[in-house]
Parts: sequence; C-alpha cells; structure tokens
Amino acid sequence: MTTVHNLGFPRIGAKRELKFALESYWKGESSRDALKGLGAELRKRHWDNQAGLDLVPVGDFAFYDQVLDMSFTLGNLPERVSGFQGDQLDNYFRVARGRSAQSAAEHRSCCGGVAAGEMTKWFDTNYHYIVPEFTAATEFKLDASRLLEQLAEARKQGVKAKPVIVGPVTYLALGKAKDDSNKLALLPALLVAYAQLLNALAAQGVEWVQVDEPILVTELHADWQHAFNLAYHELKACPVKLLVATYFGQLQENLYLAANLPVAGLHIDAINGDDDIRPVLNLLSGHKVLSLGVINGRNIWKTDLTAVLEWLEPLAERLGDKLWIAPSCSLLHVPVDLDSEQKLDAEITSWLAYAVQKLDELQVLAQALRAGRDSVKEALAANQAALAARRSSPRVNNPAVQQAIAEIDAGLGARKSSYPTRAAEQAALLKLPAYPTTTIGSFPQTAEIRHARSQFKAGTLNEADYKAAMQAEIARSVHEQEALGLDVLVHGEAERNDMVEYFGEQLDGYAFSQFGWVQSYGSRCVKPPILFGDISRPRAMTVEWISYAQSLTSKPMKGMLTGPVTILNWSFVRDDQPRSVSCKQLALAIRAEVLDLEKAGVSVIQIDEAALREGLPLRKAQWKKYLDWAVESFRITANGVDDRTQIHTHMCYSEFNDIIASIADMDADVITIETSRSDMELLDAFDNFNYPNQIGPGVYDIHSPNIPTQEHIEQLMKKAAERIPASRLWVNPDCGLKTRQWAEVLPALTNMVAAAKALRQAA
Ligand SMILES: Nc1nc2c(c(=O)[nH]1)N[C@@H](CNc1ccc(C(=O)N[C@@H](CCC(=O)N[C@@H](CCC(=O)N[C@@H](CCC(=O)O)C(=O)O)C(=O)O)C(=O)O)cc1)CN2
Ligand code: MET
Ligand SMILES: [Zn+2]
Repeated sequence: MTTVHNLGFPRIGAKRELKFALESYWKGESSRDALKGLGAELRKRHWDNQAGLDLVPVGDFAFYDQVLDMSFTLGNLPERVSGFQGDQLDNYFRVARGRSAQSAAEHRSCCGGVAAGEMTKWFDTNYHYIVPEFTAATEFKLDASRLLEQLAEARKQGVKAKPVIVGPVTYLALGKAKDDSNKLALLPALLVAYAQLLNALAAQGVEWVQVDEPILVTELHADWQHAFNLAYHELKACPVKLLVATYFGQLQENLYLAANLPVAGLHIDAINGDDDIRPVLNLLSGHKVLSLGVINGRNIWKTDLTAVLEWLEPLAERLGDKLWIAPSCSLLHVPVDLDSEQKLDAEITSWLAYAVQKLDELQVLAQALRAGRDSVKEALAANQAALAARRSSPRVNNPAVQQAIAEIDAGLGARKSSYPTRAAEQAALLKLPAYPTTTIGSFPQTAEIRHARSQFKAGTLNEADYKAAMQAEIARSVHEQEALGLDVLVHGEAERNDMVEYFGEQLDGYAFSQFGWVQSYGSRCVKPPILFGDISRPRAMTVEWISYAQSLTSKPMKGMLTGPVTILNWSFVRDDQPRSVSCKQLALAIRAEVLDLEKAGVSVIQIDEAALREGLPLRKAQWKKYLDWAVESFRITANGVDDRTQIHTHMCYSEFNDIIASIADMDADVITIETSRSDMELLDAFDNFNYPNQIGPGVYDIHSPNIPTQEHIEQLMKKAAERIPASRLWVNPDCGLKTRQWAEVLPALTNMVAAAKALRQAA
C-alpha cells in the first residue's frame, strides 16, 4: 500500500497569525509565553490540517527560519552571540535580526549591538534563510530540545510523526566559512552531532526521519559528492530509517550517488525532476522506499490527477509498499488554505489549490492507487472538469496579445543610439553634479499607510480619501528628499502594497488573492499575484502618481516600475505555457507604461529587476537560455525610449561575476546594486568586464537599523572609484527603504548626501 506523507507545512498561519505574534513580541507588546503559546497552537492546527496522512512532518515549524533552527539544534551559534545570558528564544532572534547598539542601550541590555546573520535565498525560491556561519574553530554541541518537545507535542495529539531536519551536507554547503577555511573539514564533527540527534530521536521510538538534502539537485564538486557518501555511511549506524529528501529540480548526474546512499528511502521531485524517475527505478535497490513528489509544491494550480495516475499506477504496481507519495517539496512555498478566500473570483478559484487542498489531492491519488479510480470517481471527474474549464476559458486566451508576441522583432529591444551618445544628451538635460545621489524607490511603509490601504480595501475609506492620504505621503517624501538635498528624487511608493503585487492588481490576465500569503523571511510575507492568462495593460498604472510627485519639485523625479522578469519570478505563474512567453507578455505591458511615463515628461525611469539573478536555473547548463529571454524581455521593456530618457535598473544583490555580460547587454544607462556589505569588492565584476555604463554601488545596508557614518560612505565610494571611473558613479543605498523607519532613514541619508558633497569637493 502506498504511503502518503508531507515534507513540510507553511507555518505563518492562514491569517498570518505567526507574523502578527512575532511583531507584537518584538515590539514588547506581548509576552514570550504568548508567542510560544501561539506557536504551539499553530503546530496543532497544522497537524490537524494534515490528519489522514500516513506520516506528518514535525520540526518544520520555526519561529523565524528552519535553517536557523538547525544551527541552534547543532549548537552552531555565531561567536558574537555566544555570551548572551538571556532566554534562548531571544538569542535566536538576535541572530536572526541583529540588534542595534542603540536599541540595546535603550533596553539596558547587557551587551552592545550585534549584527544580524546574513540572509540569502533558499535555492530558487523567494524564501530567505539565515546563513550558518563557520570558522576553522567551529564546534558543534547538540541541543535536541526543540525537536524532542515538538515530537512529544505531536504524539500527544496522536500525530504519526516524521521528524524533519536539514541534512548535514546541505547544511554545510549552504553555510559560509567566515575565515575562508575549508568547511568540509568540519564534516566529521558535524556528523557526530547529527548521529547524536538521530539517536535521540530513535530513543523516542521514531521510525522515520526526513533528512532534507536539496543540494543534491545542484552541480556538486567531487569532494561534496564524496561528503555525501561519507556522511551517510557514518549515519547508517543510527537505529532510525532515513528518508533523504531532494527537491526543486533533477538529480541528473547526482542520481547514482543519491540512489546508492546507505539510507532507507529517497524522495525525488517528480514535477521538476520527472526525467529522474525512470533511471532511479533501475538504480534503487528493492528494499528502499521511493517517495515521489507528485503534487507541485511551488505553484497554486490544481494538479491533473488523472494524468498523474496514468504514469503513477504502473509504478505503484511495481513498487508496492515501497512507493510513497508527497508534494514535490515542502508546502512552505504556497499559501495555506484556499477556503480563506472570500473575494477571489469563483471561476479562478475553481482552478486553484493551496496547501490544504494540495494535501486533499494527494489523498485522492492515494485512494485511487489503493482502491482503484472508481473509488474516487467524483473527485477525479470534478478535477477533470475544472482543468478543462481552465484550458478553454476565454479569460486565459487573448488573441491580440498572442499576435503582439508573434510580432516582436529585434528592433523593439534596441535603443536608438549607443550609450555614449545617450549619456551626453542625458547629461545636458539633467545637469546632475558629480557623484549624483538618489534612492532606490521606496520610503518607509508606515503603519498609517498600511492602515489606510486596508481601510480602503475594506470599503471604510473612499477612493478620494485614500488617494489624498497617499498623495500626502508622497508629498512628505518629496519634501524630505528636497530638504536632504538629494539629486534625483523618487515618489516613495506609498501607494504600493508590494512592488510586484501592485502591478499584478492592475494588469489583465492576473488575479490577486486576499490570503495567498507566503513567508519571505522571518515575519515578512509576500502575496504573489496569480498570473493565469495572457497579459495586457488596460490603462496606465503609475503615471498619475509620478506626475503628481514631479509636480511638487523641480528636481528630476524617477518614474518607478518593476521589470517583467521580476514580476514573473515573484508571481505564481502559468503552468500551461513557457515562462519565457509570459515574460514577454509582461515586457510588452510594462513597455507601454515606460512610454506613457516618457510622454508625461518623466525623464528618468527606473525598472527594477531585483529577481533577475535569482531566476537563474539551479544548474548552470540551463543559464544561457534563461538569460537570453530574460535580457530580451528587459530590453523590450526599456529600450523603446528616446535617447534623452535615462533608464535605470536596480538589482539588490551583488554577485554579478557569472552574469555580467548579460547585465551589460541590458544596456540600462544606470544600474544600482547592493555592495555595501562586500566593501565594494563586488564591483570587481564590473571592473574586469569594463562595464561601460553608469553604476550606483549601494553605500549602506538597508536591512540593518544601524546608521552609516559619512566617513564610512566616503571610504566605500573611494574604493568604488578605484574600480569604476568616478564620472560614472552614483551614490545610493543598497535597496529600497520600505522596511525602515523615518527616524533611521533621515540621518542615514543626511550622511550619504554629505559624503557625496565631500567627494565632489575633493575631486
Ligand atoms: N514580492 C516581493 N518579493 C521580494 C521582495 C519584495 O519586496 N517583494 N523583497 C525581498 C524580500 N523582502 C521583503 C521585504 C519586505 C516585505 C514586506 O514588508 N511584506 C509585508 C507585506 C507587504 C504587503 O503586501 N502589504 C500590504 C498588506 C499590509 C497588511 O498586512 N495590512 C494589514 C492591515 C494593517 C492595518 O489595518 O493597520 C492586514 O491586512 O491585516 C499593504 O501594504 O497593503 C509584510 O510582511 O508585512 C516582504 C519581503 C525579496 N523578495
Ligand atoms: N523600488 C523598489 C524599492 O525601493 C526596489 C526594491 S528591490 C527588492 O522598494
Ligand atoms: Zn532592492
């Protein structure tokens, strides 16, 4: 009989209960016990949601991040927090969020400020984890209490528990050696802690442990492949069965390695890695469990259950009780429950499945495998009907858009003149000083702004009053920027809930949900809009707001747009056409907005491509294809403008070495990037490539509440000028300021502007 299980459940809560509880605790408005109680309540509710599965994940809950949980379990804390005397949970948040010296002083805490742990993307998702830190001196010391407590909790509730942990090789591979030592040297010590952990679980009578090793779907160096063998031969002695879980892609050349690890089972992603299934069947020895991820854990569409059964039934026949089925990956990356939605269009709702519904689908499949398709006849018929309706819906297909895509030619993506000609014309028009200063777009999204928007959406604030409230915020940011003496201003993005969702809400072919929240990091969530049909732009989306902002100042006002690749990568996208086609449709829509802004007299337009790099496939072999259509989409969006219009783009990451040629190919007049934390060393990529256009290397980290000093900013810019000619440098923060407070933003930007003025004088 097929076993049905789940790899992980979203923890934020259907109504983002965890987010609100965390933020209230951090603000000192509620107690630690209240927060812990809410955690227990969420775990209980989520296990209830998974009732009916044969095995339910335990340990997938985290107050901030599952990788950080693993660091605490392994006793691998950064040196800077090791002296902390207070509560363990508070120390956990110190690693996650850092603590400013100022706030430490205000709270009379024993220690000064601590830097937050670095955050980075979890594989190719929009989820961010806290990077484990290693040095040659790192020691591990098991603290299994979190897992053991949650295990006991689950059992009390009658849950058939399967503890979930990040596997040792993935944990090591994702961490960072702070002293450039070889991380792999730590493997033996790490394995001791893992073995203790597995033994502790075994002592509680645990049968199966899920060990997540998604690093197996990436290209692995020989020593890392070797590390896998070493690790699992070492852990073989522990008296628990290990299910090594891989997801997000194909195992390919690592398939032999994965299939031959001395463990009891292997989970593979049968959505993104379906080419692996046939070879794995031949490689996997008969006593091992093969878990297939047959429901997509990365999107919100209903699964074609009949199509899955077509290929799954023969496998079930062949594998018998060695076949397990599950979602492709943890359901962390999808929203919780479709039944929460009250306003989503009924037709579109009928095409969707969130986490709870995906588990229902899994149960239908299991039932069909166990008792035949007839036993779930109605469910299968309803599923077929929904899919057929989606396929033929006139709302999905728009012939005019398809026609426009067919007519795209190379001319569409080319500027009229080359960069030097444009730069001269733009300089004559804009008359900017050396080291021009600007910001990346957003100013603080205050509680008042969010409250006004939530009232507007609820219908308790009318449109005119909402508009007036947002205009007042825009006016406030324009005045602050003028007072600060910035050179190129922004309107501040007050009217935007999110840089992607805002555009999704206004484009045809998109639906947006009320409760489709997905955790991005810690308490921060995003609500990816749902791209379901051909995309078009019924009307201008930003022109009125930008024109209003421009009317308040004689300084240049940057028009602010999100680019097609980023909109695509941060949306739930269609599974019925290639991503590249959806991207080009978005490109044409945003291009029209660019041209409307230009027509309205906006002479600087920024097109954010914050997610261009993270869209890179996990395997390098597929990079070129992606970069080709991504860059073409950007060019189509940006390059229809006149030579005098200055195009900016922004990317909030810094590792450009691999993709610098594509970045140059985008041909933006100015690119602003994140560099402050790397001490400008990441500009080397631009330097080595002789990147020809202008660059604004970020001079301060917006993730931190710390205020950068003028001196530090000057120093960074001097380092930048060693790499890029000063005449092509801008001065700006690393990214937008929406998560900061005005009290932090004003002194930081004051110092930034002062630094730019000092640099001009010195020049
Ligand atoms: N899509 C996307 N992906 C991204 C980023 C990004 O900006 N967008 N940035 C990086 C990740 N960084 C992030 C930084 C901040 C937030 C963030 O602040 N998210 C907000 C939600 C933003 C939002 O949609 N806000 C809405 C809803 C606000 C809200 O929660 N309102 C309350 C009501 C408040 C009230 O009445 O007072 C409610 O609905 O209950 C709005 O402004 O309209 C949050 O979690 O709090 C998310 C990701 C990478 N990936
Ligand atoms: N314009 C956007 C902002 O400032 C760019 C953010 S990139 C995540 O918020
Ligand atoms: Zn950014």
